[in-house]
Formats: sequence, C-alpha cells, structure tokens
Amino acid sequence: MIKVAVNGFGTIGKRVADAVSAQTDMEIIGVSKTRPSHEAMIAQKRGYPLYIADISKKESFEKAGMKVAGTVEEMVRAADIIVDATPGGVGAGNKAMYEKYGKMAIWQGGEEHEVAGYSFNSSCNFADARGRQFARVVSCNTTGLCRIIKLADTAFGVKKVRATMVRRGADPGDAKRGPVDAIVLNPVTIPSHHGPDVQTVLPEIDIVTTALVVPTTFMHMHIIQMDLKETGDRGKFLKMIADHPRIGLVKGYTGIKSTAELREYASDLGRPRSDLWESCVFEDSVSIVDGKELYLFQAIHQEADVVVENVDCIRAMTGGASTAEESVAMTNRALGFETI
Ligand SMILES: NC(=O)C1=CN([C@@H]2O[C@H](COP(=O)(O)OP(=O)(O)OC[C@H]3O[C@@H](n4cnc5c(N)ncnc54)[C@H](O)[C@@H]3O)[C@@H](O)[C@H]2O)C=CC1
Ligand SMILES: O=C(OP(=O)(O)O)[C@H](O)COP(=O)(O)O
Repeated sequence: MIKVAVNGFGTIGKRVADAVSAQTDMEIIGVSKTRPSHEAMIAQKRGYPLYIADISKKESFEKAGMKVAGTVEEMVRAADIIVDATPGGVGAGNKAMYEKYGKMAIWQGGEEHEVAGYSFNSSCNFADARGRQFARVVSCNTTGLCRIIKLADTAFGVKKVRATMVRRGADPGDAKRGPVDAIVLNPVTIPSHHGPDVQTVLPEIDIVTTALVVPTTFMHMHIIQMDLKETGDRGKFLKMIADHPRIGLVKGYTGIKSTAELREYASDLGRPRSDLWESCVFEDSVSIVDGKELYLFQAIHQEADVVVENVDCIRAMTGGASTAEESVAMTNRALGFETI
C-alpha cells in the first residue's frame, strides 16, 4: 500500500483524499487543516487522521470535538508521498520540509513549474515521472488543454494551437470571490499562463492562449482552434475522443449547451460532488475547416479534472503502475468512473 498524506484539505485536497482512499493500492495516512472548519469535520467523519500546521491551535480543534493526530511535520514523516494541495504559492514553502525527510511530493498548478522541475499529465508524460522525488500536476485548464492537444497531435499532428479560456469566477464554496457583475480580462496581456504551462508538458507545441473570468462557479469553457499538419478527419477524431478514458463527448442529442446543464447531468449520474473528472468536448462543435483547421468547445470542471491526475501521478512516481493506460484504468475503475 502506498501511504499518502494530503497537505491542505480544501477544494482539491479533499477530493484527492477521497479518490486515493478509493484505490486498492493506496491509503490515506493523514490530511491537514489549519482551522476546525466544516471541511475538517468532513475529514474526521471520513476517518482521515487530522494533522494541523500550527499545533498551538490543537485546543480549538478539540473544543470542536475533533481529534488531532499531530503536526503536519509528523504527518509528512509517516507518509511515502505527500500531495500538497495548499493554496497557490503556499506549497512551495513546504518543499524544505519534504526534502528534510526525503519524501516524494506532488504540487498543484498554483505553484510554478520550477518548484518540482517536472510537470505531469497522465495522457502525455506518465513514464517521465518514474523515480522522481517531486512533480507538479498542471492546473485544471492546462490539464484540459494537454489532453485534447495530445490527442489531436497523435491523430493528425498539431502545427499550432490558439485557445481562449472562459474561466469560472470562483469555486462554488468560495463565498469571498467574484466577479459578481463583470467580464474580467484575466490577464489583459497575451498570452495567459496556460500556453507556456502546456509547454512544460508538451514542449514542442506552438500555442498561444488568452483568458477571461466570468461570474459563474462551475466549470471553465475553452474555445480551441488547432492548425493540423495532416488533413483532419472529423469521424476519426470523434471516435478517438469517445475512446479516451479522460475525455467525454457531450452528444448533440442530449441538448446540453451549457455548464449549467452539464452540472445537472453530473448530478443525475450520481457523481460524487457532481464531479466531472473528464474534459467535456461538445460533439457538435468539433469542426474541421479547409481540411487542416480543427475547432472545438470543451468544458472543464476545475475542481475535478486534476484529481484523477494526482492519483496517476502517485502511481507514476512510486512505480505502482508501469504504463499510463494501466494506471488510468485502475484509477477510473476504483472510482466507478466511465466518461460521459
Ligand atoms: N480550485 C480549483 O479550481 C483548482 C485549484 N488548483 C490548485 O490547487 C491548489 C489548491 O487549491 P484549492 O484546493 O482551490 O485551495 P483551497 O483554498 O480550497 O484549499 C487549500 C487548503 O489548504 C489549507 N491550508 C492553507 N495554508 C496551509 C498550510 N500552511 N498548511 C496546510 N494547509 C494549509 C487551507 O485550510 C485549505 O483547506 C492551488 O495550487 C490551486 O491553484 C488546481 C486546479 C483547480
Ligand atoms: O487551476 C485553475 O485555473 P487555471 O488553469 O486558470 O490556473 C483553477 O481553476 C484555480 O484557478 P484560480 O487561480 O482562478 O482559483
């Protein structure tokens, strides 16, 4: 059993903990919280040993009826590998602690590529993770871009990519963030960080991205155009998408044209937390113009797509599976996850 600790039990961390604990070859040995919040209560309910960054807060957890297993440092010592899902920028500060105890660690997309020197996506570079002490799972948008670009590149060769990300303003539980009434250019400058971030995984891809933020909470929407090296074949590409274990096809006949309907669909499917671990490509949007220009829309559930990638990254680094196909199949099976 691979002993996994989750440092930072928030939006991503709590999902990674549940996904890890569903696997037959991994176990959660601890999760960390800074305050006795509603998420700490859930950790306790799930039976995850609760560690705290600041041990002087122990009493406040105990007053709230929560058992504290120890400090984050003690949790790190007990683990084989740590998934660091602390807020962007905080995780890098934990590197010295992971180095001190010689532990493997995985950071999230809110950290710079340089924190690990290696960025991961299971559809693209699984084998390169083997034997590494550190890795970073790229951000939710970058994960969605990597999956579909790699697939198109495999099918027809990709000459260049131009993409725009329409990003959700805040996660559903994030009451403090906006915008409430604005379309925000984020950033105003071009490119957004997503293009260079894709190149940390797929360095040969010519890509420019732009991004804006809108007042929604569930999913990002990508408008993607790729110039192909060979003449594209729509039928072949749709079949490849349908066969991909991490990309789902939103069929035209479902009538789904929005993130709101996708959320309803995920909820009706009985997905935990309405999570869509797969990229959701709108079938009717997939178009090939003048033979070599591919266009499509895809929706990306920001809270979910990186979760399954973290599970695969654990296996890739620890040698728990020898190929991406093997790990992806194990991860999906344990979660009862079949793409839409
Ligand atoms: N929320 C999203 O849509 C996505 C987030 N990410 C990345 O995942 C990482 C985590 O983001 P979220 O889960 O959204 O953040 P979050 O704010 O929901 O959760 C972070 C958790 O870390 C805890 N924490 C804060 N400081 C800590 C410390 N010093 N030690 C231990 N725990 C601490 C907080 O209490 C909280 O539970 C970031 O790098 C972010 O960029 C990646 C993909 C999507
Ligand atoms: O990784 C994400 O987005 P990103 O791919 O745009 O960096 C998550 O949606 C977190 O984004 P946030 O930095 O807007 O909270």
